[in-house]
Amino acid sequence: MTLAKIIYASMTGNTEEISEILEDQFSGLDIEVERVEADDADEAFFEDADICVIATYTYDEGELPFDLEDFYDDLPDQDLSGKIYGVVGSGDSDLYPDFFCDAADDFDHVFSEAGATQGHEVVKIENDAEDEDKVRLKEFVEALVKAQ
Ligand SMILES: Cc1cc2nc3c(=O)[nH]c(=O)nc-3n(C[C@H](O)[C@H](O)[C@H](O)COP(=O)(O)O)c2cc1C
Repeated sequence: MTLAKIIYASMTGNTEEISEILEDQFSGLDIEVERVEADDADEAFFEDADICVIATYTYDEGELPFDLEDFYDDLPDQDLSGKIYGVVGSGDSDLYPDFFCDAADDFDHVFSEAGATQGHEVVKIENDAEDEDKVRLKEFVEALVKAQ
């Protein structure tokens, strides 16, 4: 059975909610799914996953969340070949137009360095997910499942 694993970082709850939506959508497609907060993910977390997902906000003008920094640093040294990955970002393009969802783009780059295959382009969400974002997230999840 396909296993999707999701790591999320969230300070004020937007990205946590996005990760819950993703979890529900994978489950709705009968995909086994495991979702953990960044602090609970060790560097081997994705080892047994078929689909790897990071959901992250961006902080401090383009910076990664503090609790994802170690995972990010370790990711290029991992061998994720044969796995499908996708990244979802939450950010604020009004306040941070030059750094919108930069942390999500950063993860997109290191996933490919680890040899994983992108199942869908990065999905960027303005703060919390609205109904139209849920549609985009559904397309994202379906593409990741199909890409296997
Ligand atoms: C101090 C601060 C810095 C931020 N910097 C950025 C940024 O550089 N780029 C961006 O897209 N969003 C930035 N944001 C917006 C957050 O990423 C956005 O509100 C996000 O939804 C927060 O996610 P969370 O609720 O999961 O913590 C910043 C927010 C704060 C409070």
